[in-house]
Amino acid sequence: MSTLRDTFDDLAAALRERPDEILLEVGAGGELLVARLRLLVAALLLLLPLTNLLGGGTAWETGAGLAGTLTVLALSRAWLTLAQRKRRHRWLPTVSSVFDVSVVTLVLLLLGVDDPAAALNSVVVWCCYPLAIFATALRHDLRVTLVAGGAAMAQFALLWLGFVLAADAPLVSAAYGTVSASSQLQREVLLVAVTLVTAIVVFRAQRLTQLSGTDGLTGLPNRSYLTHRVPGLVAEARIEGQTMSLALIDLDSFRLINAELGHLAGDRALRHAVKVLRMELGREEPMIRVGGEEFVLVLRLPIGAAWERVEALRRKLESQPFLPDPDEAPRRLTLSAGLSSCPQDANDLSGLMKRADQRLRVAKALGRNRVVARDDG
Ligand SMILES: Nc1nc2c(ncn2[C@@H]2O[C@H](COP(=O)(O)OP(=O)(O)OP(=O)(O)O)[C@@H](O)[C@H]2O)c(=O)[nH]1
Repeated sequence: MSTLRDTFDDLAAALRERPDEILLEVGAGGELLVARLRLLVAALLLLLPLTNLLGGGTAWETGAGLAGTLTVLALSRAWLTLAQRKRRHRWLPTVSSVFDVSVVTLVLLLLGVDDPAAALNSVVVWCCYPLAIFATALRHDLRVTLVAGGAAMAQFALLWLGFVLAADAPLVSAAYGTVSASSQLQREVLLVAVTLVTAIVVFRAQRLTQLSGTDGLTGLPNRSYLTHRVPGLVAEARIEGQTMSLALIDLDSFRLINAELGHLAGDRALRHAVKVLRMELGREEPMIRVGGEEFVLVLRLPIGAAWERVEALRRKLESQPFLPDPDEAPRRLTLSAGLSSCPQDANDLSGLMKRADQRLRVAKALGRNRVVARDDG
């Protein structure tokens, strides 16, 4: 049974991990969702100066409230524009989360100008801190949650310190009561608790996302990555006028490996092949397991350079035989691959897959252990 200490150890390990492609993609979708929600909330905030005016507030108060909410609305629109350029800005989730927390602090600060007890004892505005921290869960990144939680704790503590030091008497107000050290500390403790709970929710969601998008045998992204992420990569390349290539790779005569060595050794052979290929690939070259012994490789290269890349992988695998058991003879593994490129062959994933599959069949028909990138073989 895992203990609390194991959970913290797992959290610490997750903090050191670089988020994988699937998590970055899910996080970018979450950022976009938060940006849309933020814009909606900012638009609703415009009602506040109006209700203030109808409730008998002064023109100055209404004007200041209107200026503040219009500024938040404009900034929220800017965040949305940035979030729509999915994953272009790696810093966006962290900075926008700190922005959300800082808006809460700013509103508390404005409340405190007239009545410092309102800034420190207001429940409604303070509750927006936990909301902002909880919204970081949609970014699927532990670091973002911890930074936002830390920012909320630090900013609220500074606010408290600032108002208490500036006052020459205990802070009391008719509407908000007395400011006491214990109630402020309780709020800090609650912020710690919300940050911790959110961090654990993020951690579990990260694990689930990784499991659902990862192939259990090889640890590679699975078909769901192909259907969810690769169309976006193809579209990005098209918009930016770049060429990208897709390789459909199939291990040769794998049925024989299973028949001769057994299914378990076949599994190990598969893992060996993936390990050899992965060692040669960079972070920007995702390899996806799309079927039993079939993989897709996405390369941001024109077809000629992609052919050279996959040809080098083919030679590497051929040169590193699989050792079924220490006392058994090494077994040579080979691959065949068909390549296609965007925009020359097709402009979408299904077109690229179709073309690459046709060329893969040609590679198999020509005797296997080869890479085909053109229709004339
Ligand atoms: N051990 C093991 N075998 C698998 C796995 N997935 C698929 N296979 C086997 O891979 C083999 C694929 O066979 P085929 O697609 O017919 O082709 P092949 O024998 O590889 O021959 P070519 O593709 O024509 O070179 C089948 O025997 C599958 O059972 C797996 O996860 N583990």
